[in-house]
Amino acid sequence: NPNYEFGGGTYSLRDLKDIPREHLRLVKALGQGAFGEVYQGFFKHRAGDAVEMPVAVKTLPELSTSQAETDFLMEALIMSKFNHPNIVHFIGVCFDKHPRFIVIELLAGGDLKTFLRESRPKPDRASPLMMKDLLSCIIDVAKGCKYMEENRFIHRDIAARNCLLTTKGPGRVVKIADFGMARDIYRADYYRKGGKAMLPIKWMPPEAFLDGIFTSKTDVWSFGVLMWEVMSLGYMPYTGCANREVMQLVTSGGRLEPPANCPTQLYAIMTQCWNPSPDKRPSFPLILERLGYCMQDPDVIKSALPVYTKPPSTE
Ligand SMILES: CN1CCN(c2ccc(C(=O)Nc3n[nH]c4c3C=[N+](C(=O)[C@H](O)c3ccccc3)C4)cc2)CC1
Repeated sequence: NPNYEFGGGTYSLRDLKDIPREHLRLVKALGQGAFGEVYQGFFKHRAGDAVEMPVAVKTLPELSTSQAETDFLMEALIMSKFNHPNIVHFIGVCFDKHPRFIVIELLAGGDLKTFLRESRPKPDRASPLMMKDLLSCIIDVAKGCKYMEENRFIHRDIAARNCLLTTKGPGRVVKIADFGMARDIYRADYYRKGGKAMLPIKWMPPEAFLDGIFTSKTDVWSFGVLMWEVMSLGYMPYTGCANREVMQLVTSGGRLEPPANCPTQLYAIMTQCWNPSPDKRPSFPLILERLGYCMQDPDVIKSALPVYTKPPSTE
């Protein structure tokens, strides 16, 4: 039964809120998680309650190795210690028998990368998003990252694919929702998971993929790539490049180009996040301050998103 250190305390399975299985009702699959399925469901605080809360339920398949069991528990332990509006809220676990469940707040808008790609301008309809929508998504993630930095938690996999939206519509809030990479490192065996091939090289700074050095400045670099993902409306960074080509490019000073119509003030923050020396990268409080200025800057807010351009025939 693994222990988890956070904020000066040590935690284990018995510290997690246990949910009686009869208080849960699974309705439909939401998507394929790294373990098993993620379901949408409902949770009653007491079996007789009329009111039930919509939740997401992560499941661990019955035929899982003990390693997968421990990983699943560790992910729950990690999520359970966070308390921030831009980090997915942990509700509880059903670990009394198989299938094991982790119950999490439901974020009904899906992941940020899919949302961005769905929001691209189409031949018959301009993008429904404005610059302020994109900036708001970026600021939400920065707030979550600032909280993790304050708690000396290194995420190691900040990327649009790992963020979820409360809704696709206006008023959407973006939350950091996947802690699988931090969990694997915590168990100090991500090489078990297939080594370098599994690493998010395109989101990693040189000192991480060359020397395995991870600090909050690693998350700052990844956050810069997430900014690029948002401003490009969900493009894959370094399109067409293989991981080793990206490592070559980045170590020799190459960087992502500014996305179409990206305001210079925003691209400036990205390039500061991609400083080759970690200690010269801004902290998340400073990033948030600069993003705040952008949100107040009419030249940034009023600048239009790209209009539809026919993709090259090769695509
Ligand atoms: C038309 N569209 C189709 C897609 N649709 C969705 C698609 C997926 C979801 C979804 O997975 N929501 C989640 N809420 N809470 C958690 C979720 C996942 N969690 C996890 O822990 C997952 O592992 C996870 C984590 C980060 C990113 C993805 C998945 C916790 C919601 C709506 C909206 C309507």
